Amino acid sequence: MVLCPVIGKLQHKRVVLASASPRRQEILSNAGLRFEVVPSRFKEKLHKASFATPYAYAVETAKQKALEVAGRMHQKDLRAPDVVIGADTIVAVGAMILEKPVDKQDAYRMLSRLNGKEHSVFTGVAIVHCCSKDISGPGRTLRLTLSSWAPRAHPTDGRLDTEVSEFYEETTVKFSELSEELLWEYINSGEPMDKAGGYGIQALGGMLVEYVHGDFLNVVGFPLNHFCKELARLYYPPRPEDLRRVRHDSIPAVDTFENLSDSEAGGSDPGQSAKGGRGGEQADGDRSQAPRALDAALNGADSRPPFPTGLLELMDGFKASKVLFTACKLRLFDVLKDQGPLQAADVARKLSTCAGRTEQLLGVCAALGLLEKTRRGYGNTEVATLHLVSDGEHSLQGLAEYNDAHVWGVFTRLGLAVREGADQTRGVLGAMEEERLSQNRELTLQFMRAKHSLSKLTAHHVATAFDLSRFASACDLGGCTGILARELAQEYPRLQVTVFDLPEVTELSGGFQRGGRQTERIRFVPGDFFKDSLPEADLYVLSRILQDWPDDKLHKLLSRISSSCRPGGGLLVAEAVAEEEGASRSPRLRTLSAGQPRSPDEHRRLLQRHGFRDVRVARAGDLLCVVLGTRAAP
Ligand SMILES: C[S@@+](CC[C@H](N)C(=O)[O-])C[C@H]1O[C@@H](n2cnc3c(N)ncnc32)[C@H](O)[C@@H]1O
Repeated sequence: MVLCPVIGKLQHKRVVLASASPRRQEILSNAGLRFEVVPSRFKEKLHKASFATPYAYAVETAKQKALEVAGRMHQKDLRAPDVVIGADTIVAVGAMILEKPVDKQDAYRMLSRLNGKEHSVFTGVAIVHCCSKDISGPGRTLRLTLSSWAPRAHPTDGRLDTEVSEFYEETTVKFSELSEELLWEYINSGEPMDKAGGYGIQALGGMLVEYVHGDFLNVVGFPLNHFCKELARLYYPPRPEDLRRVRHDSIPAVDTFENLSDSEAGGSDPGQSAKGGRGGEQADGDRSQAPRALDAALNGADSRPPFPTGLLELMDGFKASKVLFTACKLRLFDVLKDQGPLQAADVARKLSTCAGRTEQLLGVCAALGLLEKTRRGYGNTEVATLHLVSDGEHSLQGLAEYNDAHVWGVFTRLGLAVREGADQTRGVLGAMEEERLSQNRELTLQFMRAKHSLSKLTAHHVATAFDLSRFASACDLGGCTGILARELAQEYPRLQVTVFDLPEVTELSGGFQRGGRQTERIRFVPGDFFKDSLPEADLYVLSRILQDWPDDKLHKLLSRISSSCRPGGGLLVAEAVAEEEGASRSPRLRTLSAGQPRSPDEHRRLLQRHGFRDVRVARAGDLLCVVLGTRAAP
């Protein structure tokens, strides 16, 4: 890490963020920190009046949050993480502390207090270094996973040593003079509800703010700059000669950590430590020594292999998918959209599920960033509202349902497919599709919902990958619910589009139509592209079709298209490809279930072999590659 080597110091450690706040998660992951999220269960119930200052309250809350997580993880696995980070953000007007509003009236009271004035935003941060005295030895790396839901017997003599470093950051914010109407409009947007002080500066709330003095990210929820300085102070204790130059009550200058490298750190004496930044004291009050747990980490950790966080996450990846699928299937996100936030017991009642398991499911969903937990209970995060609520414009519910019901099963046969070769696997999905579609209406609808969800994400990219305005008519073969047809009609105002698909699909396509002017230029024609004559068109489109069929079927289809296409007409193919350098995980995994993926070059050759020339290739968003060829004269 060139910008900030101190973040790199945590790279080989198991770091846990004891906060469900997606904003904190984003700030830290953008800074390159790798960490797990284990939201704290510490109830924010400290007696505010017993603290001399608002920031002392924020620091103590942050510390209790982090210690609760460290203790719980240690108890569960007898191996605490190496570092737990806790944070608490509050807004203060003078000595009065404003936390998260409990309802709209409360939000109104808070925002009125802030109106036209300056206030302070404090974030208290605690960095807890843990040192498990683990009877089973340092190699034991049990993790908090779904499998640990079941009660397990643990040895009880493991001890947890913690060393806490804590600090706070203050930022001054001034609100403009705001009208009642504007305040209520903002409150009714729903944004204030889970935010300290009742506003979020990073979104709509930014419009209320006249100026900010100090660290902006501190107002968002985490003072990254001070955090890095604190890490620098802990991990790079200055050499004795530097100590003479550092004023004891000052925060290390930014370049103190920016310019440090590992070799510089190696030359320093871990037994020496600078005094803390503002509030930056260790719990034991001994400012001249690096924390004992930290000292052990500095001296011992580098000789141990890096903690394989990414690998362990991969091993648990299927559980995360199942959690998502289960929550979708239970319609959890729909219930929270309509009635949330809700406490776990209320969710269980509404879903008619087991209370204990539901609470665990909610907790994992929060850790996965699908839910947010506030004092009022669980609510959907932005991504869940956008993509996991079933009736949303951008809903991926259908895809989750289909992956759970079908793709899951296909992947259980991956070993067989790999052993027996591509020819055995290519075509599995195409054949399964035919079988499924002929089975029953509900399965067909489920299949269509999945294709519809995914196509909504990609249709625009496919329609605009090339300029198709020279074509007057198009036929989308296997066009399913007509999402791509709609996008083509929208993009090219004179284009007439035919969606050609199996009768069981076209029969149900009406339920997916949204109306609008372009619909007049779209028609659905039932038929089988292997048997029936293809509708006439200037341009044929195959989107996500070829990958599902074995070579003999694929050539049959391409040759039928080639015979129907007049010279000068076109063929547009959109497929996931996996072989490009740097292709991300998602398309690679998707093509895996479809048999052996073809590269863009293979697609080019396929089209050329079937009489198309001037074949061009383009990317369409993150997921697909699009190939366009022009039919040559026979
Ligand atoms: C993987 S989906 C692709 C859907 C859509 N083109 C997309 O990009 O999302 C395959 C489509 O081909 C259709 N299909 C499968 N066999 C077919 C056949 N023999 N004739 C016509 N359509 C067929 C399926 O009904 C389904 O809509």
